[in-house]
Amino acid sequence: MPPRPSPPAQLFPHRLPRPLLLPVTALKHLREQVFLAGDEGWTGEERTDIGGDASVSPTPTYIGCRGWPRHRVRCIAGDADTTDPSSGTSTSLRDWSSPSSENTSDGETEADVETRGLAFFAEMATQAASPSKEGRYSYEEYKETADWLLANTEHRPMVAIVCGSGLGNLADLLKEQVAFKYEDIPNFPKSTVPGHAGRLVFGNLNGKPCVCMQGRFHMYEGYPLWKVTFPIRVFHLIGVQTVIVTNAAGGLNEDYRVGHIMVIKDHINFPGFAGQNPLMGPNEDRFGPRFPPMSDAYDRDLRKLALSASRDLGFAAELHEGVYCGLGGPSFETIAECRFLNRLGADAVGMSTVHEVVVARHCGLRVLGISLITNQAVMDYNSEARANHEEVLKAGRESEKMMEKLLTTLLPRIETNNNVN
Ligand SMILES: O=P(O)(O)O[C@H]1O[C@H](CO)[C@@H](O)[C@H]1O
Ligand SMILES: Nc1nc2[nH]cnc2c(=O)[nH]1
Repeated sequence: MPPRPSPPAQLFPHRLPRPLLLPVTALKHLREQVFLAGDEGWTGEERTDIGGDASVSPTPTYIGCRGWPRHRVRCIAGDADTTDPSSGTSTSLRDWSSPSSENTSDGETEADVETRGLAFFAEMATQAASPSKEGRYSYEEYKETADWLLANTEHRPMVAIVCGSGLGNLADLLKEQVAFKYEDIPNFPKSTVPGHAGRLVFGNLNGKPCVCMQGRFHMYEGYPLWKVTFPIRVFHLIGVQTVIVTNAAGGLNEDYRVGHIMVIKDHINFPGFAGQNPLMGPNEDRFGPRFPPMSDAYDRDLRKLALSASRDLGFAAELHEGVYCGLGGPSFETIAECRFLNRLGADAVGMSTVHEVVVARHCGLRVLGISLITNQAVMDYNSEARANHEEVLKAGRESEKMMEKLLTTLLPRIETNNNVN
């Protein structure tokens, strides 16, 4: 086993108080080049299936794997592993990884590989320098983003609207717009899903100061839930009181048709059953309590308001109140799963919303959830129907006007946090 030189020390100028988690996006540069060391030392095993989170230690010097589950990669402190020659000086990723990485793909030169490798390490070092603890955002980071937004716009939104798949144009309803790309906002994750533009739009909707997330984050994008829900706490810090979460969902209830609207009465947080809750980890008391109740997740007054606004608009026939089931995605459900969820009491199914709602309730925001039924869940083994994202986006566009009317009618009726018309 040839010794591996360490990446250059100057790329890791910061020392961390303790290990932290890195998002898998930090590893994307190395997808084909990462070679992992096992407990026995460097194995030269090539890994292309890296997903989930990686963690970086206080003094990361190389990537290794110590019997972690297949989807995890760990950066180990140089002095934590005897096989690491931590005094090495080479900066070449090829040298640094393993002899079998000599064959670079796609005509990449050694310099290209090295550049990508160094970009990866630089990204790691940047993240290592952040004040985040254990891979979560620190309170200061939420605050930094909130302060940045408040400094860059004079808007002071009372209501935040999260636009679901195919519903991004709802943001166009806002007047006197000030918009920011997610990539320009400190600490904000990036949108990766078609139909989720990745812009935060401030403005007034029918006189009500609002902020719209034109694109949300999902678990299936590889984001940990504390990242998926980052904007919600930022909304809280900039003074938002009410969050309207919209989504595209598959209809499980046999009465639901494409284009129908479901005001969310309650949810089933399926990933939560398996320990995937955005509030896992140390509680930040400045946001909310360790054990927040969820029996009042969807505000009763706001639901009434949405139902009465829909009736006033003549949408009663297309309107339901029901239970949303949030799954991890990205695969759509099997027939057996749809039947199972339906029997469990779910009326619609999607891959979002529940995490945002848990975090919003934790910090005391009031929540209104609105699902647009974009497809009917396949429940029949004789059906030829296949759920797909294009159909979801199309249904969103087709029902855009209806959703716009509903929000335009609804918004002015929401008064303050404790006072609904
Ligand atoms: O929940 P939103 O973001 O509206 O999108 C829904 O539509 C996408 C699948 O087509 C998934 O992302 C699902 O969650
Ligand atoms: N999980 C899931 N998400 C969706 N988003 C839109 N339609 C669906 C669906 O049928 N299932």
